[in-house]
Amino acid sequence: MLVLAGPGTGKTTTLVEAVARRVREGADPERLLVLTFSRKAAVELRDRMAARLGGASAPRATTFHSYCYALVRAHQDVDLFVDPLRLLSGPEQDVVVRELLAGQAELAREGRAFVRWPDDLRACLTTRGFADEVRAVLARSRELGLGPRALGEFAERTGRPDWSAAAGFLAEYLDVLDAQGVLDYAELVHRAVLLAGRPEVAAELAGQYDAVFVDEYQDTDVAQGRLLGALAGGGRTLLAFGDPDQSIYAFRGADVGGILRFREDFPRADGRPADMEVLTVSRRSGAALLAATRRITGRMPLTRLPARAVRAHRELAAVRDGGRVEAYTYPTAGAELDNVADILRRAHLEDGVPWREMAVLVRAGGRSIPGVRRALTSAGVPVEVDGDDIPLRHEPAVAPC
Ligand SMILES: Nc1ncnc2c1ncn2[C@@H]1O[C@H](COP(=O)(O)OP(=O)(O)OP(=O)(O)O)[C@@H](O)[C@H]1O
Repeated sequence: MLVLAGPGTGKTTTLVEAVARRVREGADPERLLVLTFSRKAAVELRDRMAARLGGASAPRATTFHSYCYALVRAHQDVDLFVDPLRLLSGPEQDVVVRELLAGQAELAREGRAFVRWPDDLRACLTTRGFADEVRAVLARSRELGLGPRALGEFAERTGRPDWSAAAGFLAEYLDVLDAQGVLDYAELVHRAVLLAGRPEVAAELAGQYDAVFVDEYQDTDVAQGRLLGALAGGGRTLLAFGDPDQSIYAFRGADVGGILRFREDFPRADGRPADMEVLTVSRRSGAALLAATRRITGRMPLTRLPARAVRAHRELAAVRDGGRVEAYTYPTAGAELDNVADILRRAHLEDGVPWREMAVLVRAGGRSIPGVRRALTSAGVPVEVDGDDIPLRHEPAVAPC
């Protein structure tokens, strides 16, 4: 079943209650699995299930990556790999990619390059922006299940010499990871999906859980969707919660098509499309705020879900009045930041709003947060930045003085 759940509609509560009901009706908590995306969300789910059910009867709530790690580790060849596999963090992967690209730039200068980047790209091989692009291509390829050869063939068919070079790069990159006994996140899920394709592992996965619950389904990528198919496809009990309007991770491979196709990808045991329910009451936002969001979502097309469900999902009922939305435009980014700081300070000093009840949301964390933090701090507004949102290089603890 797919549950469409807008912000503040009680998604987490519903998920926890659905789990609690199963446990109350006699399900073995060890045969229930709750999957989510971030570690923070997994911890919150674990806490809320433990509070509701008592620690001993709460099922496992884990991230996709953590689940994949356990699976890959459990099937690791013990003779070949004595040490546990190590996962590369994002910044570590960045270093590996940049070192390899720098090495390739040098080989190209010496005329010994075996990865042939197109001429117009060669000059930017050692830039940060290019390394970021290459990392994205590597990750998307693995999420789509493409190895170096398949990526190379695809590049040839589509006439993309840059992707063809990326295929060569992928081969070299994977060799280096193998030699070091490490995996990156995309590779980890890819390996888990490959494992799930083996008949004996597929049988093990299919028999492991009686019910699987997935939070934030709109954030799944193609590889994670495949893994779920192995774990809970074929009409077994799978309850997925999501909101296609909150799909914001396309840049890192999330595929909103996953939630739009869910009912066909995970049909009921009788072959009909999966059931769908909609949570229709927003417990958090006032009516005025919901009216504003409705005007925005009303312009967003969503073609593959039944129109009635989409309407119910986007026209949430409010449990209270109020909420206010104001939009401002400024001539420069600096003027914008000064005014944001001013609005927050006034709210605190003149209206007595506690700092902890204020939030500033930005579009691209890595680029915007350092400037926002500087501007607010120098205006006397205390700032706490969510650790997950700062690239390691901007952490005060590691940034050069
Ligand atoms: N059926 C309900 N009746 C009354 N209150 C509810 C109900 N479901 C949830 N709530 C309350 O609404 C608030 C938001 O619930 P919850 O945290 O489950 O929402 P959510 O949809 O998971 O939020 P998010 O948008 O952050 O994912 C909580 O205070 C919760 O207690």
